[in-house]
Amino acid sequence: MSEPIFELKDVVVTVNQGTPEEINIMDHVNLKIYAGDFITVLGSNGAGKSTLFNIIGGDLKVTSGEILLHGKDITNMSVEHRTRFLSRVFQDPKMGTAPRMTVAENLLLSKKRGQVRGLGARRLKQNMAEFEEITKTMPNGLDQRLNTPTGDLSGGQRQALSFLMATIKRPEILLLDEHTAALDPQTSAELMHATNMRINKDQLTCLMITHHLEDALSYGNRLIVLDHGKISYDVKDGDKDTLTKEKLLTFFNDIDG
Ligand SMILES: Nc1ncnc2c1ncn2[C@@H]1O[C@H](COP(=O)(O)OP(=O)(O)OP(=O)(O)O)[C@@H](O)[C@H]1O
Repeated sequence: MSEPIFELKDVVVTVNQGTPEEINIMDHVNLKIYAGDFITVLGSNGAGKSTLFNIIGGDLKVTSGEILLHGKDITNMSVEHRTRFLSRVFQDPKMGTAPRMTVAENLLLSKKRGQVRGLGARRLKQNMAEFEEITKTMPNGLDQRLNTPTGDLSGGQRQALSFLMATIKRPEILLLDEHTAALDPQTSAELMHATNMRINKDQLTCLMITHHLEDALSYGNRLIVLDHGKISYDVKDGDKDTLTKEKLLTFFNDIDG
């Protein structure tokens, strides 16, 4: 079997150390992520889903254990350095975009991330055809809003833009943190469909937190369930294909169906 591109090795995060409230909010977690994995992440409120993403993204320091990228220890790598290989889309439509800049300018900023030069009008024009093409793959008429400041977009358009910004430079790992949860059911379903198309087409490696059992079952090749800071289930490929909602519900008790 090929080597994982990213790995958590016996990772522990302890909070309130030395007090009666001391607890491991990540409790000896081992996780190997392989290129092309699309992992849906389920768990009750407080199970540790955001904690897992904060550890992968570097926002949360681990108390013990190791984090490896292509076998190399990156446990102490900063958030900023991790953005070179990792992108994250949040639930809140206000996060991640610069509100006074237009859709096209935000896309250019993401495309040129890390470069100081080349954000002028000429560069914008040069990239417009690509931006038209990729926004057409998104729902909610985002392709009609390329010159609109992002502060004037609907929540659905803004989430679609955040998704494009996160994927325009093809991250090695994409973290989707309930990115459709704040949207109405139809808009959410449309963005989820577009998300899946893009992940499959570009063969992205992705982890997606969701509270929707149907989405967790329909999308991806792998499903993990978190419980009290541990991975309680890790179901892959053929086993995931045959997993039913009824069976999944037996994995935990208090999640919304
Ligand atoms: N910095 C922190 N200090 C203390 N406790 C924390 C900290 N961060 C998270 N926790 C606790 O760790 C547990 C896991 O929280 P986390 O946010 O990862 O859960 P979650 O699965 O994302 O939940 P939700 O579905 O509600 O978003 C919770 O009990 C939370 O209160």
